[in-house]
Amino acid sequence: VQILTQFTQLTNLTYDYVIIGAGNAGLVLANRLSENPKVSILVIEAGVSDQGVIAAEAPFLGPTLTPNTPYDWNYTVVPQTGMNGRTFAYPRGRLLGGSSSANYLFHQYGTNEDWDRLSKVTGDAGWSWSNMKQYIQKHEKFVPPVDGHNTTGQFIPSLHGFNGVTSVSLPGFNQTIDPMVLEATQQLSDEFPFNEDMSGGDHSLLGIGFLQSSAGQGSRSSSSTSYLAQANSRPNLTVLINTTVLKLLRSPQVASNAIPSFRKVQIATSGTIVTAAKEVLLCAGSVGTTQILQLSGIGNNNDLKSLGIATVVNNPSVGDNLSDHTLLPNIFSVKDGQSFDDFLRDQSEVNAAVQQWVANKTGIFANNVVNNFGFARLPSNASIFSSTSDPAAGPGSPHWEIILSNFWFNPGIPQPSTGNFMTVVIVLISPTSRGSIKIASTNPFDKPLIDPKYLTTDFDIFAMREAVKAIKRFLAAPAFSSHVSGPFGTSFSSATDDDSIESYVRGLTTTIFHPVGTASMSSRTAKTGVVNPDFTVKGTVGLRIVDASVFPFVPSSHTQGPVYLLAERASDIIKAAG
Ligand SMILES: Cc1cc2nc3c(=O)[nH]c(=O)nc-3n(C[C@H](O)[C@H](O)[C@H](O)COP(=O)(O)OP(=O)(O)OC[C@H]3O[C@@H](n4cnc5c(N)ncnc54)[C@H](O)[C@@H]3O)c2cc1C
Repeated sequence: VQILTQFTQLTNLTYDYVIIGAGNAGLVLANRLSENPKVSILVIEAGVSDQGVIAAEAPFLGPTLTPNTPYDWNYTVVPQTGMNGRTFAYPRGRLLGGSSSANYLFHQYGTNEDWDRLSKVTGDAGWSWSNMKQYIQKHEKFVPPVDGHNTTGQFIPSLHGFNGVTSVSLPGFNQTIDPMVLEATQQLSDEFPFNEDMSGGDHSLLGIGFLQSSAGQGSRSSSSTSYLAQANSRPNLTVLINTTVLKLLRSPQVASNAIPSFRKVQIATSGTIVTAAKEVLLCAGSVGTTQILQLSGIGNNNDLKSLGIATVVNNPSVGDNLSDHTLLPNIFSVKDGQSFDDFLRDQSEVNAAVQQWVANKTGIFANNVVNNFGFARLPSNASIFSSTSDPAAGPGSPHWEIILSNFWFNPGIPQPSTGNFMTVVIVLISPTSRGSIKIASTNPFDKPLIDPKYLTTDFDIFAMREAVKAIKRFLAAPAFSSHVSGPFGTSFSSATDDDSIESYVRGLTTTIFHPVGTASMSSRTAKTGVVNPDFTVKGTVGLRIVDASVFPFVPSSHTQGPVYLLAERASDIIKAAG
């Protein structure tokens, strides 16, 4: 692989495939397509290199990469009507590996019902879990935890791949709360059973167990450190970083009624045009892909017209159907000093931990910020189901998630100067709110208008409220009694009935960064949707979209695992098309 840092280093302007975005999905395609030495590939990435960025390598430091850093696109959402008109950060990775280099390393595959639903919606049996699960073997390299502890009973080996590309591992350095959490799963086993393997697929995600992270030997395993690194010796792969794609250009038409071909890519800032002899593969993520489509005249005719953009393909589904998981960190004060809070306030201890990580990739920073998490469903007799049909992917798929952390873990909000905490994050896993992403102007460097319309349905607010009640029940388990003293902060402490919990939820919920759906996949004959089941963009030739934006429903887990499987199948489909 050749890594070029500016466009003037390009010696060639035509490649078989031009991949836009060296992110989670883009680098899977780069690796798989370059397996054929006869095929030439250019990947264009707006962001910087991930080399030497310690926060992108040491798992515990992942959350410091966003928001408001050079490694983040630094988007914000428009004021959210379901959240008291608040606006807040909407991070997206902007470096080699994309969001797989900037995320929090949680690694699962969604449920088998997620994939079977995708298969049903698209009419393509290839999306069913029975077909998709083969890609775990190609993708995953399950490795021992960094502290080498005995992991018997913490995962089920038969569900995993051991010879794939991306390292996945269990927590290495124990946290104080782990034994309490496990004891609580025994004390409250009806509502919060222990789950022996938290990867999903055919094994239920319901219950609480040990987190699996995209890390090995104490370092993050991103699409860059895994898929790109593995392709290191291939001369047919070129990656151009620090270069923003402005838009796609329609190729000159032979016949006036021909289907528009989008094999030309215009890059900043010279206006240089790169051509794909075979195909352009758009992998710029839910925000970037939507923006590039709209700037290229592929989108809602009315919206494009109002900005003075000539519509080439009128498709109102572009930018529509935005779906995401919401996050609410519930902070509990703890009695003893065993949380990480004092450690994190002590700069000399932090420096020593960084030194330890740099020297031998061990210690607190070699571990993720979380060891235990789980998923749950609302009770089947919950009152909301008299007015809303169950939005989960199926009867075995979760409605919400619980994440347990041994310190103040509140993305974007710094810890207070005093106090020791345990954070219990809840996440809405089966949201029914749908929003949109729209470009604000014809300037590719202007940020788009991102409106997820969070918490704008009865179901979403109901599920968040019930999840707050549920985690209070979990924390009331005897296992926590000597550690936890109670809710921290007035709005959480006073959230005691439906109304006060609702205002607490609307006042503090943000995102867990899983946007999908703005270039949804649908069946070839569907009236809505942006891509066909083989990723080709409806109404175009020479163009496919392969990234999180094509999921019509957000998977019932964190999204990088599903994106990896999606991109592995895309690689097979693209190779087969030749
Ligand atoms: C802060 C954060 C934490 C997360 N935590 C987790 C987690 O713990 N577990 C999990 O499973 N998921 C997590 N996610 C979500 C997960 O990482 C994403 O869903 C997934 O990586 C998206 O993959 P993608 O290929 O669609 O996009 P990305 O990986 O974001 O790739 C898109 C790439 O395209 C580039 N690009 C965009 N526009 C342009 C342009 N115009 N020109 C050139 N390049 C462009 C971007 O810079 C980026 O490199 C997190 C995400 C974030 C942001």
